[in-house]
Amino acid sequence: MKTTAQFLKMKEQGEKIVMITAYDYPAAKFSEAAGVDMILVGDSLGMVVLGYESTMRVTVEDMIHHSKAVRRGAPDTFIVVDMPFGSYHGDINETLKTAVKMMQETNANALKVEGADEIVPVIKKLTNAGIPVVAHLGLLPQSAGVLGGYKVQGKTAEQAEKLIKDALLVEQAGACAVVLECIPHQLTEAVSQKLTIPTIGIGAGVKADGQVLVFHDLLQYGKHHIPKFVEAFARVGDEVEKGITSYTNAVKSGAFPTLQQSFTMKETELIELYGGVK
Ligand SMILES: Nc1nc(=O)c2c([nH]1)NC[C@@H]1CN(c3ccc(C(=O)N[C@@H](CCC(=O)O)C(=O)O)cc3)CN21
Ligand SMILES: CC(C)C(=O)C(=O)O
Ligand SMILES: [Mg+2]
Repeated sequence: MKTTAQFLKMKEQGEKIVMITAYDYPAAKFSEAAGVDMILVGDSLGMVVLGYESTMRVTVEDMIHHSKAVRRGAPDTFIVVDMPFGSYHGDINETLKTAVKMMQETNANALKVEGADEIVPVIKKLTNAGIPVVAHLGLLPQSAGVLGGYKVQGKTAEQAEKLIKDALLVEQAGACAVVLECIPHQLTEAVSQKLTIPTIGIGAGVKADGQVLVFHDLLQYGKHHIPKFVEAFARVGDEVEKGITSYTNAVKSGAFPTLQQSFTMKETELIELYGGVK
């Protein structure tokens, strides 16, 4: 398993960091086998796995439940778990308690929190308690209601300046990496140059030190809205649809199962059972 020190070194040497989200055992297993550097158990699971229209309804227990499955599937991969909406904005000691519980129950390697400003003390508190923290700037899905939707951030000089300041603040607070979501590629380049810790981009252009995409987006698995910054690296959803339709038709028509997929009793046993009369 890679460490935060190795991620720093990868940045120094210009080696890209690959991150993918995963929410269950098979996805984690596939991701580890493919050699990704980091897995994010994102609260996006609320949308792509649980069918909510936003990440707002995801709970700490949801995150723990899915993260445990991911850890079982990827025992040797660095796992980051999102702290969900509302779980790190109250009393700081309560936040630490929640964070400790998430780390202990999931055996994750780091937690991720969205924002700067009032989140900087959270990053400090968790880091001082020995919990590696990944920061998240730019488009903050947990604040979509306040931002007015899933919109690109940092497009004006003023916003860009604020984001650069925030990035330096979260680094100073002790963050081990920072996710940059939906910002102009030029801003990503500036932030990545200014920071020592790695930047992981999503919809942030090629200049980030690493990239992250949602599992269900890059594999086109599901019927959800796919953001513009996604490339389809496979079309798993089409295969799933074909497979389930074929299965349905085969059962209805009696084509499945055949003798090959059935278990057979020996003739001698049948004779004993029916006394020679069938
Ligand atoms: N499936 C999925 N993929 C994600 O990347 C993702 C989630 N869900 N849920 C949590 C957040 C929300 N994210 C999103 C969701 C939608 C857009 C989106 O539709 N953006 C517009 C651009 C809007 C603009 O031009 O300002 C787009 O068309 O891509 C962006 C990020 C990223 N995260
Ligand atoms: C979009 C990524 C960075 C995320 O936070 C998630 O998947 O929840
Ligand atoms: Mg998230």
